[in-house]
Amino acid sequence: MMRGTSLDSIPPSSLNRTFQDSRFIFGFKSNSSTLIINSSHRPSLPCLRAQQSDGSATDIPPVETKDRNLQVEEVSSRQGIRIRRRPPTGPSLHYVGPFQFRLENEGNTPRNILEEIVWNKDVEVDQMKSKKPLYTLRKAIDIAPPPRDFIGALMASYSRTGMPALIAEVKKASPSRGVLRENFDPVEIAKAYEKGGAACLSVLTDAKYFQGSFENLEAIRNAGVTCPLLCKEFIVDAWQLYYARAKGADAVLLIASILPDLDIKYMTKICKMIGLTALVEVHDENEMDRVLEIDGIQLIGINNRNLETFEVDISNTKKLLEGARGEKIRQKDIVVVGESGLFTPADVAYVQDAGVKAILVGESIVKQKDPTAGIAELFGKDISA
Ligand SMILES: O=C(O)c1ccccc1NCC(=O)[C@H](O)[C@H](O)COP(=O)(O)O
Repeated sequence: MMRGTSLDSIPPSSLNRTFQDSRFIFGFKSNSSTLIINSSHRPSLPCLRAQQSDGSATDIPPVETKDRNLQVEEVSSRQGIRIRRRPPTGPSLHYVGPFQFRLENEGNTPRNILEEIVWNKDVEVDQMKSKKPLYTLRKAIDIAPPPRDFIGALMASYSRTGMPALIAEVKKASPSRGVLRENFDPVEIAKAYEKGGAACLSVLTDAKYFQGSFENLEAIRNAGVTCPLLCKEFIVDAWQLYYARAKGADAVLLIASILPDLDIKYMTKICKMIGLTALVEVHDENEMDRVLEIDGIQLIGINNRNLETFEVDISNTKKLLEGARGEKIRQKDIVVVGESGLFTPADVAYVQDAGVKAILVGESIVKQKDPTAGIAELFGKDISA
């Protein structure tokens, strides 16, 4: 094993997935060496090569996929992460009858909707990666529209209105609520949000569960909307960060319940490198504590929705900002976003009192016939001027 690097210091997302694309080479720095995860020697198993600070390199014997998966699960469970990653053996991608499926996949099916989304995303991303390898994305990033200051836009709005800045969500449907808006024109909705005083926009890009798309993100960016754009995705692989930036995103969502600490750390660094803002989302105390231990995080979202059960409770924002946690957040000058389940001026005032400087809102405004008026209704006043 190489000096200064253990499997614990390899981002689990790399261990698990970056090998799938034979042209991928990722570098990850540990204290005394640079770990280059290089799958170009594949076909069968990845080769890990540790490059020492003196320039020499050592090969690490490949780890069997099954063992590697166990190691990833072990790291995750030590951090209290309940969402498991897709096992290499299943579930089957084509339809098999329910009985046969259960028979063959005992213990091998997703336990809740978030796990199901993540397992599907693993497959989807692997397929996308083979069509658009990282080196093509690096070139696309060079010619993509330049990133805009997401946190700057939030803070400017907060100072201007004295109310939480709005990240307005362009969302057609969701697993918990079904279709929210039949007549869905993403560009029209984005423009209506901007007119109503939104500071930033969140654009769902997942097709299977939210009926979103990267085409929507690109179309909004190309339509001249000036609000910075959050790519609302289920990021499971660093490749997606490059893809989001290439498609014009200014920010991405990193969900702590599906990403181990090292992935969050590693992805946050990549975001900085390519000009993306990372909105790191937490739902409970354990996730908040984990994220507060990671250096360099500037923006945290508290989701009031439990993504495993769909339960929504806005007092979750207050709970996670109380006491020592709130103090630490203020000391670190982290901007907090209250997410989900906000419908009325009283809801907005409640999370503002709890300490948020921004809110992320979908359902209550996207369902309105006129989303511009929906924003004024949500805040109890016109926040556009
Ligand atoms: O909303 C869902 O059903 C959902 C299910 C699984 C994963 C994520 C999900 N939603 C993401 C969000 O939390 C919301 O889109 C966002 O915070 C806005 O919430 P809302 O204002 O309640 O629409």
